[in-house]
Amino acid sequence: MIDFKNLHKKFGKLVVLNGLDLNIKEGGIFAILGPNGSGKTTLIKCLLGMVIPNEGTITYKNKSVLRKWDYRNDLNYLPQIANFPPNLTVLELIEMVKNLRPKQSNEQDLIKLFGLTDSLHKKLGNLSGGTKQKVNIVLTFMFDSNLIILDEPTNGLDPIALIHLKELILKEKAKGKTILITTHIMSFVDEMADEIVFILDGKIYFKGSVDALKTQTKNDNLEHAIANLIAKQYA
Ligand SMILES: Nc1ncnc2c1ncn2[C@@H]1O[C@H](COP(=O)(O)OP(=O)(O)OP(=O)(O)O)[C@@H](O)[C@H]1O
Repeated sequence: MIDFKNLHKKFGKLVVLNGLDLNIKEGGIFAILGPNGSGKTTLIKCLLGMVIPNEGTITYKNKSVLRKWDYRNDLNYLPQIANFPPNLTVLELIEMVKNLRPKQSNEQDLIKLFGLTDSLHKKLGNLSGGTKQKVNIVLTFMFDSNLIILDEPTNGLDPIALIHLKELILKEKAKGKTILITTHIMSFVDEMADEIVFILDGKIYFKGSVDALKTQTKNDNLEHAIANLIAKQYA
């Protein structure tokens, strides 16, 4: 479904992606992991067309995405840091996004699910971090798309919201959607991911199931299995 080939991205002298190859098949939950600054967000932004790679190709459903925009109608994206206009209310933002996207939206159930009814008329600049993240989630899931990209979706969420988020993701997976998630929360990965994609030194260092990683590293604890993977590389 998504194919990255020989992807290179530098920011000045900093090499972030260095000939990265990755194929993501349709359907399931893929956790994009790697140390801070390893290029997870950069990879996602290349797929979104928000960062242009120096070299390499990216195809989505067998069509190149580079400098094309149509494919974006088929995806929902939750950014790591949502820079919402502080003077708009939650409702005004939802209405604005609905006006911008020519797609059927289903925000009412999500607003209820995340307990946002009482916050609809509050200005975004006055919301707590966790409440902003709930708004971010509503904006992401209110459209029906085949590809869902979540950059650190659990940021600031309380346990109840986290349970709702997990249920939401699993519901989308059950519909056959493809879900890419970056996170540093290993318990979340252990519980949710069908496959781990681990980025190190600008390349894919490991791709496989959570169980395969645990077997390969001979470690049943995912946090330790990942640490073991990195330690081996730098040994
Ligand atoms: N627009 C940019 N200009 C310059 N450097 C950038 C830019 N975007 C990212 N970088 C750098 O590229 C590297 C990779 O950043 P990226 O955000 O992709 O990492 P990440 O794996 O998502 O990190 P984290 O786990 O901390 O979120 C970092 O060193 C970052 O500072």
